[in-house]
Amino acid sequence: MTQQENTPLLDVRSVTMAFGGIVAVRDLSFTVTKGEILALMGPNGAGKTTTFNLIAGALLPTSGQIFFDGRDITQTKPDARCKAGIARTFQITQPFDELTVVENVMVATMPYHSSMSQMRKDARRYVQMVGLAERADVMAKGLSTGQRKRLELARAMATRPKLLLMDEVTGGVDQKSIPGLLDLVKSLRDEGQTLIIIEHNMRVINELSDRAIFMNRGARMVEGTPHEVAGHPQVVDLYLGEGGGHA
Ligand SMILES: Nc1ncnc2c1ncn2[C@@H]1O[C@H](COP(=O)(O)OP(=O)(O)OP(=O)(O)O)[C@@H](O)[C@H]1O
Repeated sequence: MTQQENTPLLDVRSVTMAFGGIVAVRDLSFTVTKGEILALMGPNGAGKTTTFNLIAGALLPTSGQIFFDGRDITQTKPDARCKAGIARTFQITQPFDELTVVENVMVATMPYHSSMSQMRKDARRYVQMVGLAERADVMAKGLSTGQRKRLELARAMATRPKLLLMDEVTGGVDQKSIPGLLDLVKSLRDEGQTLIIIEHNMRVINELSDRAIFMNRGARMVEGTPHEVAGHPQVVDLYLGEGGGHA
């Protein structure tokens, strides 16, 4: 392997994020290599969303460093991180409700094209990819939760990210839409997309991820294959303690 192949795409080094007295992320270190799918797991308040905010640049860490593609991005602004190749989806989707599905995706394709027609053509390709072709010209506010999740994925993908952060892609989605969303993420994986997913659903984690990190109280508690993590006594204890509802 060359030096470049050895370099992780993302390298989070001893990152801590404190909000006053609350330490949301505590001395967290992990790496993600190109093409890998990492799942972040953990009970409510474990620090998963804060970790996404730190990677995407919505928050600057109290201490520690974050490297992306070999560059120190610890102090880099969110839009520059997006340009560098980091995109994210949110647990609660945030499309522009008064724009159509295609127009929402066009916003993300803007940096790549000089004409509206090119933007529209490119956006339609992503809309089709996520299975929303029939809803392409509908206002975003008319979409179901599952369709909004698909739109959000299309918008994130259209920025052509090197790293895609996906917050609970199946969360709040009706049961019958879940297989389609999983297939979509699997097709991204098959194309070599590097992903970090926040997920509670163990079935989804097993099907999608190569590796999982279980966080608790801001720190990494267990790391391993999804199978190893799910079977770890501390993880079993915590989930059973929560009523086992997420497993
Ligand atoms: N802006 C903030 N100000 C103060 N405290 C915060 C802030 N953001 C997060 N926290 C706290 O940090 C801790 C970690 O929260 P975080 O949202 O990262 O957890 P999570 O693992 O994503 O939880 P969930 O599964 O419920 O989304 C929680 O105690 C939360 O209340």
